[in-house]
Amino acid sequence: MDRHLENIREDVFRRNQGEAEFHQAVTEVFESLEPVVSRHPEYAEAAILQRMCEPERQIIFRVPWVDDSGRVQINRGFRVEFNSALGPYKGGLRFHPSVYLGIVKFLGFEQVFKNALTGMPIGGGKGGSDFDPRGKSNGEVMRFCQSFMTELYRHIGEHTDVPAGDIGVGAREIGYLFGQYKRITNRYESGVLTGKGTGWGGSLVRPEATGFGAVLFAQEMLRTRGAGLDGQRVVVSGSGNVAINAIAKAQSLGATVVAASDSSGYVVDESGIDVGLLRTIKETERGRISEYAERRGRGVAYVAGGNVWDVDATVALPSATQNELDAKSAGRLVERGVVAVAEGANMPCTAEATAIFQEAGVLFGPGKAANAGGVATSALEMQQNASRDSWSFEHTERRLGEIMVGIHDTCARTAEEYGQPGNYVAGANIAGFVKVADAMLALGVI
Ligand SMILES: NC(=O)C1=CN([C@@H]2O[C@H](COP(=O)(O)OP(=O)(O)OC[C@H]3O[C@@H](n4cnc5c(N)ncnc54)[C@H](O)[C@@H]3O)[C@@H](O)[C@H]2O)C=CC1
Ligand SMILES: O=C(O)CCC(=O)C(=O)O
Repeated sequence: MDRHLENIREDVFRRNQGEAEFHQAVTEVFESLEPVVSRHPEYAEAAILQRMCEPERQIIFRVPWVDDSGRVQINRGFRVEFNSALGPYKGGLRFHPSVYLGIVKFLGFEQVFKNALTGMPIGGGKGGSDFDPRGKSNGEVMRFCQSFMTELYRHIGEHTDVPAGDIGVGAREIGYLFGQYKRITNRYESGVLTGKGTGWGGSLVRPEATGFGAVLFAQEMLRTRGAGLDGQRVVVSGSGNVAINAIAKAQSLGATVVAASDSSGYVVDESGIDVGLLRTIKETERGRISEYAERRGRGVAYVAGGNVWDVDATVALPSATQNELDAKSAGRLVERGVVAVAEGANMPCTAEATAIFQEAGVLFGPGKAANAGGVATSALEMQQNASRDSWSFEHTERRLGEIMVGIHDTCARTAEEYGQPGNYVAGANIAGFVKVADAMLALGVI
């Protein structure tokens, strides 16, 4: 990293102390940018990078709610509106006990570049709360969502900021959030949230889109080496929205997905994960992955507390959470012959793990490119809401496919143009950066 970039980075660290994940995300982007800033002095003159690292607005608020035993509970809510040069802030809400400002900012920062790569007119933002939905009743989740929206509603809108789901936020939570927004504002403003139920303004394919998209991205990377998903042995981490739909798509393309996990352990099913059973346990019953092994029966192992990356794979799809795949796991996967890694989650590989994959010549698709299918389909949902239309599954899935191929090609072409063929990390960071930077230049110092 050259001195100019290093100085800006140091300043970002100083101004945002204790936010390790945000520092990590900024460092990863800056490491790609040297060739761009030396080719384009106008970006430095307009302080584009400094402005990109400073969110346009950060909102932190109290979320009081009453639990089933009548006790008052307090959580903290966040919405970081990072960059609106390309369109309204867009990005999910995460409900998980680990959520704090540093996590929301890393996610919001990544989202800016990701959304730019989709080619859709959306800026970047992210939000959430340290609320833990695990073990909560339906009524508690509803009351929490209503309280969260009672503050958030004044900051969002279809032309301002459009939240969606992320960890711990799915169609149920989006329903409660939308209901409260509608009630408070007296407006049926469909485009204010995405990930809605398909019966009331949601888009077909949005639930599947992130997982499907990550697999399509992996397929495009494999295609550059004359291969495909067919016959690959795949390991997926997580067993939530992204993981389940990645498993379904990979198997429909001829791969065998042999393992999946949750935060308590992992299962190995050599004959291929039964997606229907996994969906029932995780989505309908909100159960644990250990139940999958119990119900699937003989030949399926459950490893409590284990590391899913101990399972051999030719294709790895980390789809759970940030920094879940470290250098040791990466080294092991390389040793055992992994050929492609596509990040379904946001920043699931540590910086060291990413470097190990890249040095070993493994095809590596970073999250901001590989998991962009979810937010891209959210933008398709906004299009349908704006035109009061609803598209067929086939049409929407075809659009998702075109967008993923487009993102792949943009990353590959940009990496080549900047002298790093095959480096999708550099390609994604540079292409996303240039798109946002040019819009910021055009809009003046704001
Ligand atoms: N839902 C979406 O459309 C998008 C999600 N993402 C990212 O994908 C990742 C997963 O999100 P979702 O599937 O939506 O969330 P989810 O809440 O549906 O599922 C999360 C899953 O990860 C598991 N998990 C959490 N921590 C874990 C750990 N330490 N080890 C193993 N498993 C763990 C949970 O048990 C759960 O199965 C996150 O990084 C999220 O930011 C990225 C783009 C879009
Ligand atoms: O669909 C969206 O707006 C949010 C998706 C998201 O949070 C992500 O891409 O990480």
